[in-house]
Amino acid sequence: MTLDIKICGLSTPEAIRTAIDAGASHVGFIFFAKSPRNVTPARARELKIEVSGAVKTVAVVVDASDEFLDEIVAELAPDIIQLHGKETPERVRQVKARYQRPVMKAFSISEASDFDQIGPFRGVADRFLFDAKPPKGSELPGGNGVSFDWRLLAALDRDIDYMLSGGLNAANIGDALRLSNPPGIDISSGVESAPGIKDTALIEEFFKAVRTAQALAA
Ligand SMILES: O=C(O)c1ccccc1N[C@@H]1O[C@H](COP(=O)(O)O)[C@@H](O)[C@H]1O
Repeated sequence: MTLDIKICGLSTPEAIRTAIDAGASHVGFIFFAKSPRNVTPARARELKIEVSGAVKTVAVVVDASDEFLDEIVAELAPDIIQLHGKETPERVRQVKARYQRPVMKAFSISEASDFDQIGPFRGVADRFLFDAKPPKGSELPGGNGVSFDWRLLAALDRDIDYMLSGGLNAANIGDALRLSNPPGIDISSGVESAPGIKDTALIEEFFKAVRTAQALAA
């Protein structure tokens, strides 16, 4: 099985090129004003010029209005829309119908019972993203650099398609892959030198760690 690798919160051409050259399957843009990774729809359109080949673009939004999504879709034309707020199954249905694109719905996980949330979204969302619960006081629902216990994923039905995210980095990705064997992984702050500042050396180091872990598992 091919591992999908999404580098999220990209905001410079250099970081996008590095991520793609290193083997990213997905690149994510954050449209959330409180995030240090926030980009405008117009900026995302400029950055998309760097995206080549089969690499998919992902628009990450948090409880976004139709008006804002209209603008994002008009400018970026993302391949996937990631809903990272408190969107309901009905809202996921609306977004899919209005934009005719796959939706990845994010959930915060800290214990096994948190996976109960996904029930009403099965057959509605195209893919899930499992992230850690934000630390108390954080203004961000994601991008906090914190992990959850990856062993919890072992209990998931095998037909559930998801990306694992939350606090991944070059030092822990080997353990994360070994313990959960996810279909996809998603990383943001783990390849940054400061909040919102992607570090090309850390991106390359992350991919190297992924390839090392994959070789060990083969
Ligand atoms: O990264 C952000 O700032 C962000 C803001 C709002 C919603 C989601 C956001 N990021 C998502 O969270 C995951 C995990 O981030 P990290 O690796 O723990 O830093 C990230 O990959 C984004 O999909």
